Amino acid sequence: MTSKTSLDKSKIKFLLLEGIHPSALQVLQRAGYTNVETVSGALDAEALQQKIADVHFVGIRSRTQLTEAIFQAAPKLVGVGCFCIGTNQVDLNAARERGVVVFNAPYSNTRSVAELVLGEAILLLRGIPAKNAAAHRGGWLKTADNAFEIRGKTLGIVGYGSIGTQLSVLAESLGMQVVFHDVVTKLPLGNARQAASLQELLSVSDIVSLHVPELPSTHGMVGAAQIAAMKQGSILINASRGTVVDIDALASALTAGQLLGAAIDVFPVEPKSNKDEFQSVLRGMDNVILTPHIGGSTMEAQANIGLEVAEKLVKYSDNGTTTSAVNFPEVALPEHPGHNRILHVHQNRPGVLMAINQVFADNGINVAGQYLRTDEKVGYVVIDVDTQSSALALEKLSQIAGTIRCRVLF
Ligand SMILES: NC(=O)C1=CN([C@@H]2O[C@H](COP(=O)(O)OP(=O)(O)OC[C@H]3O[C@@H](n4cnc5c(N)ncnc54)[C@H](O)[C@@H]3O)[C@@H](O)[C@H]2O)C=CC1
Ligand SMILES: O=C(O)C(=O)COP(=O)(O)O
Repeated sequence: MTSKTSLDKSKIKFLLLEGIHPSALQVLQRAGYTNVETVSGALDAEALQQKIADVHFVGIRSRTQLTEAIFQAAPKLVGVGCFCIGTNQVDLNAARERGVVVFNAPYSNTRSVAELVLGEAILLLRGIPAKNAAAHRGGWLKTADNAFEIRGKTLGIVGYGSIGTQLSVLAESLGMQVVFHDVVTKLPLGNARQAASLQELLSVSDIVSLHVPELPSTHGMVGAAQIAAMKQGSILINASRGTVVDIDALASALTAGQLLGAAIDVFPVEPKSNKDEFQSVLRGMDNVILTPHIGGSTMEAQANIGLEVAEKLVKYSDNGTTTSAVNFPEVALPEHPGHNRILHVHQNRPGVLMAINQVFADNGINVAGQYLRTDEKVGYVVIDVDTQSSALALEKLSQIAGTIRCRVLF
């Protein structure tokens, strides 16, 4: 049986960008998806618009911008896999309005970020970046001045989510005291405590580490005033998003000696590829660790992310399951042996569900199973029907006003 929207697995096209770990390819191939193109870097908007025209699933990391214009150029796209945590690079609403489901990997690289931050904190407290840079130039900075142990120091964690909490536990194991600030009241792990405000956290912390998502509310969250509120001789670490910190204000505070050092992994503007020049006012400051957005870039994290996200894409493609989607109603679906499965994505407005059910009543189509979830914008209905009825049902359901996308799985 065929329809205009159903495809043989080998015809479903996956495009994996940004050097996604081969574990993803293995998962896809094992599940029968052999039409997979991999690209080692990110594509600019023009190249992506061309390439995505016949793609059903695209896999990206933090560099690829999936804008409204890209979604417009991708009429066949049904799913996006962000092989990372952040989804700020994707216009999630533009995706949802087109019935494109977006998944990410919320946990797989969290440990990698937490370990990096802790390592950087130790190195900065000892002034290692500057001592190392001097030694490379033939210098010899043997001194205990401004060199400190990490035990007993206070770590201020801004954003007590998956990464912040892991960091909290690791930091306490080294004898640190942990305070955190979050917009949500959170259960403190171990002996950590939630600060009354960001201001309070800044005023008591020897090290401040940022772990908030990129949101309008976190944009410029740490500017001149917040840095001025930090303790004299303290350290700032940012491995969240480059928009969170005012880099010029940070550079001024470092030059003025108010901060002992900083470690910055993410920047307001990052090079598009490893071949482009990295530009920052922080370049040349020996007490600053500059890393090229590699907080989550470990072999372990990348291999796990490849598995995690590819499995979500396979599940969605195979049976319509949207569990843990970041922009879409979540439905966990059983297998559908002996039946064809229709996926109907529609604008969430009164009357659509009634019209859907009317199609089955009017055409004498027996419904073997029906699942529904909605959010404020879209509704997602999954209907299992007899194999011989699915073509007619697909045709009729596609005509219902408010339908965004309708397709059938075999
Ligand atoms: N440098 C790198 O390679 C990586 C960077 N990241 C970045 O780290 C961010 C955090 O990751 P997770 O901990 O997994 O996220 P998460 O979503 O588990 O935790 C974020 C926490 O920040 C809190 N938050 C949100 N807005 C806030 C505000 N205005 N003030 C205070 N707290 C606020 C949330 O309530 C939540 O508890 C990601 O969104 C991503 O941008 C993640 C992985 C790797
Ligand atoms: O997971 C995230 O949000 C990250 O920032 C990691 O991004 P990446 O996959 O290394 O481009």
